[in-house]
Amino acid sequence: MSLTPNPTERIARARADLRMGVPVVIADRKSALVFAVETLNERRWRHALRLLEDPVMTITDWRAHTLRARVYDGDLARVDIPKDASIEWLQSLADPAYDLSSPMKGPLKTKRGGDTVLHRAALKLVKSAHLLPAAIVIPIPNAWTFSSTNDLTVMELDSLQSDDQAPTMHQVVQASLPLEVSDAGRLHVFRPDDGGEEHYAIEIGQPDRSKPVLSRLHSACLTGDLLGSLKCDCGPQLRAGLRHIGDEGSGVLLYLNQEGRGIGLANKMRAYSLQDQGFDTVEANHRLGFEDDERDFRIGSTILKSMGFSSVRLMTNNPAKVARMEENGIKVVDRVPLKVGKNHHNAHYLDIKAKKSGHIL
Ligand SMILES: Nc1nc2c(ncn2[C@@H]2O[C@H](COP(=O)(O)OP(=O)(O)OP(=O)(O)O)[C@@H](O)[C@H]2O)c(=O)[nH]1
Ligand SMILES: [Zn+2]
Repeated sequence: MSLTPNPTERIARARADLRMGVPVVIADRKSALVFAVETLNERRWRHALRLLEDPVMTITDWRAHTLRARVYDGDLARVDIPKDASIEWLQSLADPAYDLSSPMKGPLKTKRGGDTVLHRAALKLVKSAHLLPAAIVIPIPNAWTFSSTNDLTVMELDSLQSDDQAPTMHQVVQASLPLEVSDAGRLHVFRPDDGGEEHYAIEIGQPDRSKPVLSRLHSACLTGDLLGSLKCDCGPQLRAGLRHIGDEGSGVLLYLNQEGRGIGLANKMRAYSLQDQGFDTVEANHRLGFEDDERDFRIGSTILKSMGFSSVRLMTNNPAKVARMEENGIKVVDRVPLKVGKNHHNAHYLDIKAKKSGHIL
């Protein structure tokens, strides 16, 4: 038995490092030092430039299109970093907040040919840390020596590529929680084994495990759920979901910590700032370099299965939630529409979700 972190734990550690501005190492036949652009700091960056050669900045194809940079690598582009590049310049490539104040960033030279596997892994890692999807990737000769000399977290490329299953989770605790909609509430806390965010199941009454359970799969929205934001319909949907379950006497509301459709609150606020400039909810995500939806709905089915359920009546207007549930072993016998909370601030947002993301109005 060893005390050494396993590959999943190394990835969790790498996410925390990147969020603090500490670079990490990805090891393979060729290896790379990886910085998240959003958290670059002067001291480390100058040091890295002295030590190393040929750094590139990797961005997603979405961000590259916005910056009018040529994309030769499918879903990503590798931008050459000029020798005199400042951190401000690098961050202005990553962050659309600077698109209006410093529009002249280019022309950007992007690499073509060669291996992009480390770059793809670096982007995935930075995204999973809820940072802007932009990474500096610098080739290094010997990953294990380099990381131990500099005391950096190192992980094998394979472990980053093979984490495509839904995270496994365990229940930490459950306790009764009387709610306005029902006295018979219970809150269950689930903790993923990969160091990710905890998720919650609010069970009401005593749902029969052998029958389809009335269920709502809800993604966290601090602004809507808690603050009563009128920009979305989340708050009213949360409350209506709970009310329906309370009225029926039993069911489960899953509250998944996937703020901002999985990009985190800071990035959602960046998206809101772009929406203030006239971009819609999907365009804003793309300008930031994200897909329009980065959530993993398999988490919901994993929790339901672990609670002993195998089929649901799912309250949602989003067909993707139904599809992902079914793919991951939960039968959706009925989709129950949840149309509440429309107002003049969110009418356009709901319209775009229907037009571009396939939501059912
Ligand atoms: N990136 C981004 N996320 C948003 C925006 N508005 C709301 N959200 C997030 O969108 C998610 C909405 O979650 P849900 O209401 O569960 O899901 P849904 O896809 O709308 O589907 P149903 O409500 O089930 O019909 C939450 O994570 C919100 O934080 C936005 O403009 N940009
Ligand atoms: Zn919302």
